Amino acid sequence: MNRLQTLEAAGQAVWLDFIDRKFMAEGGLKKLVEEDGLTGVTSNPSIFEKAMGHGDAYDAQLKAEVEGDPRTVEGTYEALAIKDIQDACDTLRPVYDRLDAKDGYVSMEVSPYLAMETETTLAAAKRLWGEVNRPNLMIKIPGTDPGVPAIHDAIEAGVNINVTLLFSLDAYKKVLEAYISGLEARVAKGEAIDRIASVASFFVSRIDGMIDKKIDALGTDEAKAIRGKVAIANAKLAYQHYLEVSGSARWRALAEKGAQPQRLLWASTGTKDKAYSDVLYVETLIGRDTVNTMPPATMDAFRDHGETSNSLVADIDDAEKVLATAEKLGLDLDGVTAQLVKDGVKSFADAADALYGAIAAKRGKLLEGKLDTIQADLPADLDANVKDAIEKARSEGWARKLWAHDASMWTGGDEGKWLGWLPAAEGKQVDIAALQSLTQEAKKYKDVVLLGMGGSSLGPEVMGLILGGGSPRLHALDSTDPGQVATVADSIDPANTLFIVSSKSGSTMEPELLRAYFFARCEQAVGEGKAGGRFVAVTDPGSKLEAAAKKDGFAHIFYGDPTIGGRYSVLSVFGMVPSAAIGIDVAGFFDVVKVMTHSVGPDAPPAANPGFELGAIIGAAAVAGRDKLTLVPSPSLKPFGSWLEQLIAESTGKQGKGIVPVDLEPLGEPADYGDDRLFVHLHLDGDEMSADHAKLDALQASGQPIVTIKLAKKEDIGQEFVRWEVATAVAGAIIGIDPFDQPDVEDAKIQTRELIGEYEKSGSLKPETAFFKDNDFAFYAPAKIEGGDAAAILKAHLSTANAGDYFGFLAYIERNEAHEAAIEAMRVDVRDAKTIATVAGFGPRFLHSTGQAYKGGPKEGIFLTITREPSQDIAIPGNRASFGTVQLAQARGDMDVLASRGQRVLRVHLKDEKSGPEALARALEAATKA
Ligand SMILES: O=P(O)(O)OC[C@H]1O[C@](O)(CO)[C@@H](O)[C@@H]1O
Repeated sequence: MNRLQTLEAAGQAVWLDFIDRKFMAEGGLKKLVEEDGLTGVTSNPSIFEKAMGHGDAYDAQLKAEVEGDPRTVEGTYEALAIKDIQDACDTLRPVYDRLDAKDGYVSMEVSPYLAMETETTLAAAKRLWGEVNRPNLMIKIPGTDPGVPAIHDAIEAGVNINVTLLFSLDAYKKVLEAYISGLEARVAKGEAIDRIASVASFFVSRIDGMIDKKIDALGTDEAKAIRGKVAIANAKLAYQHYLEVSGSARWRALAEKGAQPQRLLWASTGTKDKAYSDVLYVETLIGRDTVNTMPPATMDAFRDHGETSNSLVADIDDAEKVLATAEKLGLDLDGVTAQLVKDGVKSFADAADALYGAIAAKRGKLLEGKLDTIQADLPADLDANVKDAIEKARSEGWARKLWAHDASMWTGGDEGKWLGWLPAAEGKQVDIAALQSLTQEAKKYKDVVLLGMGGSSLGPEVMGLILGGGSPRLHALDSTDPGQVATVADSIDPANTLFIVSSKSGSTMEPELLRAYFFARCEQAVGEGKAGGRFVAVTDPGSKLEAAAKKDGFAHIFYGDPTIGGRYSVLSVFGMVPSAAIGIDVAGFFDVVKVMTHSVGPDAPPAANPGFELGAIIGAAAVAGRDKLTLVPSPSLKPFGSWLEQLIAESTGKQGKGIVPVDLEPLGEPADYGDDRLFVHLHLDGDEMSADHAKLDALQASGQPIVTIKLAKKEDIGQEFVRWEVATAVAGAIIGIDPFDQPDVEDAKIQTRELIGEYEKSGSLKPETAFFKDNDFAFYAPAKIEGGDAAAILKAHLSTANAGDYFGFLAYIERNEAHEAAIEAMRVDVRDAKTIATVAGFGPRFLHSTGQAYKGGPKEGIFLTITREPSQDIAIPGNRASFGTVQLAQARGDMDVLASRGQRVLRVHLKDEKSGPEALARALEAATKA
């Protein structure tokens, strides 16, 4: 009989507080069972972190897991842990059988993140019990206040329970009561109790760890006399309570029915203070019906030189005196044990973060090719800020908060009510079968015209431009520009077109006007009363659009989720209905998207969570003044920026803070940039862009921060929707704003409505006076800008630019290639002359997108609003105002609000629609070169 076996003879079971796949594969556990009489195993998140986070023992199973249908990070962890626990259970099974279920148990802990939640803890306990499916399993539940009812219910449900994280006598008493009442509840239902086992794990050494520090601080002889004794005294008194309850009539009634005692288990029995014997917390706590779970080193030490005696019931008076002295000295054992519960919960959560982080990182590598990658090359100061942001997010559990709809990571307002986009990213908002049938139905059309603004048009446009291309063709129309409306109207045959009217609120002005126009055209083409069958509405329930669609007999109405804001709606019906209509395989699309959704889950700690990694970078960069998020997409991914701009700008640009997205600005040389930029390069494998890569290398060498996101195939773009939505929500938390409201766009809408309202009454817009006119232009501004010609006025406007400012072209003209090219050239002129970022938007499209940040974001904007005399205008059925008038009113309303927000504004009105843009480009070139 070796020394460890003498413990068994004294009535104490020896368990191992350790698990490791390699150790088990090499027969280590079996050897302990056979040679030392080991009768149980305990695990916890720290133990699994040590096992799985290092080495390669788990890699083969991890690979197999990832190659199948990749699960969440937690799902992957559980698959690995369950295999170990099952193997350990099987190794201990002969013990369990021999002792007739009195011992031979292996413990597995529920997620430590649930330690303060009753219902989820109970559900997790039952789920793991079913999944491990071994009678000699014990589920570990913390003995916290919320854990106690879960323990009762789990026992009642017939689940073996190891109560963990017990420090105080009071908590132990509650736990023992929960066990007994759980058994009684079973008896009351006529259920067996003889094979239900439980242990109550009292953590020993951690108490001394904290109390001894206080003793050392006091430094008196009286204090020193109880050094290293408080934890043991506390445990001894807990055992006294156990003995008392075991002798009670209540317990005897259960024992007669075969109930097993809930044994006290001494945990945390490795000696931390080198001044003490390495078997202190074993030798002093030996008694009948107890368990000591030991780390391997303590077990080795006891096997070597441990002494067994009946120590647990010895010197109880002394134990009481020790605790009395502790109280007299004000060591506050209650406070210490309460703190230890908190620390224990936190340290297991920290261990789980490390464990899940290690798994997420390995999983991410194994998913290469299936999961878009991200790499950040950041200057040291920004890198340090990003690391701080990630650590803050980790220690405050933001990933879990996000998925639990806990607004405390933002402003603590109503953010939690706006997170419907998370389940939508798993495909839960859409009805795939309905979308598939729409795909079939839409095959008979040549064109699909989508009428919507912002979130209701930008996502589908990206889908169409990157993943579409077949038949029918998608035309996303998000403008009141008469030229642009005419271009779409002229390129389709209304009889052969499916119209999708898309508006979450159902009351946005532009889609309402466009619906009136195209419905009338369609009726003209197919006959009165027949147009409705060619129209589909996408809207939130109860909207004005829903009512109109019903009245006009639309073919379908697809309903959105009101807990999803427009810019987060691409993976809901707003993105997916138009996608399905143009033949995109939505089910296949979500299979790809879900790989990312499962990688950004509550269980993926920020450092290994692709959404949080990016969010921390863009948020920390913005706070540090690098608030111009400059996109560098590879050619096939160029359309993505329009969607991303809205998401970032509308979400973060408010209260004078936020991120200004810079899209479609050609890449320049290091000297063209200030230190307000963060470059994000989106790269699709196979796209040729060596010239841009050389420029990016030069930028990186010059100290600019570069983030590179890589996609293996264009279908993977769906993953970027998810990554950026999470990243934006996280950046919002770092910046300190609510990323789900858009307070400033409303004001421009009000101004516009007022102007149009007046027009509807009077037939003209409110008069305005240009402060300067020539043959090509008329200039308007809140205050006259001095200058003898257009170039001089533009130069004066530009001269207000300081480092960190940005210049915006707000073009209320048709969005076409020629105009895009002209504006691009003007942007480069301004950027290179002033070393500031430039942005551009076509109106009114950008009003429902970046417009929020221009108004509400950083006061760094210098704007040039461009309007023109339309060469052709289009009347809107039922309205006095034409599209051209509406657009002009929008430009004026927008400019007024920008000015009222303290941004610098100037409007140039082009007299000739055709020659105007070029004339403006010339004047601007002169202004920048002069
Ligand atoms: O889908 P709706 O309600 O028509 O809104 C369109 C867009 O307008 C905005 O409300 C901004 O004006 C965006 O947030 C939104 O995506």
